[in-house]
Amino acid sequence: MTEIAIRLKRLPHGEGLPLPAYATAQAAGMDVVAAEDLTLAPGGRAAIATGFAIAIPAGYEVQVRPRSGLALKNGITCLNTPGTIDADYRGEVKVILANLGAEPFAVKRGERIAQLVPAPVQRARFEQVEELDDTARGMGGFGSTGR
Ligand SMILES: O=c1ccn([C@H]2C[C@H](O)[C@@H](COP(=O)(O)OP(=O)(O)OP(=O)(O)O)O2)c(=O)[nH]1
Ligand SMILES: [Mg+2]
Repeated sequence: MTEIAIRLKRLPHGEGLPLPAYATAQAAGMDVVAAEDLTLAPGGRAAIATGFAIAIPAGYEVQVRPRSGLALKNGITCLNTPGTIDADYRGEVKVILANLGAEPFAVKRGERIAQLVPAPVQRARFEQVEELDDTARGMGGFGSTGR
């Protein structure tokens, strides 16, 4: 298991909050807490402050993913999952939560709302051509192989 260092700048409204952290020895995601109180109405969405900004090393991204417990118990997910934090982004990291449940959901400052997963970035370039090579699948997709 490899580890990279990500520089983190605490913003004034994030003072006193814990850093994103792994909950268990082999956890893949670092739990991140909310820096504000906010209630999400059923069907509602909001960008929740985390109270920090980061500088991810070049060649990496950080994915923002939902927590399964909040999803299953409360219908709370990250609307844009997996959220993408670019290595050159210096603004506040935010978590875009959506409430797909039937009840209002109160986000509390300090509560773990999502998890951050750093990942290497594979970039590509498109090379426009006149013809593509043939394959057995061909144009089949969107359920072409059956249920
Ligand atoms: O869940 C997220 C997703 C994005 N961001 C920040 C970091 C990211 O680098 C930036 C842009 O995100 P993205 O590229 O997904 O959004 P966009 O709509 O394409 O915005 P932009 O035009 O700024 O790239 O917003 C977050 O803080 N949380
Ligand atoms: Mg973008």
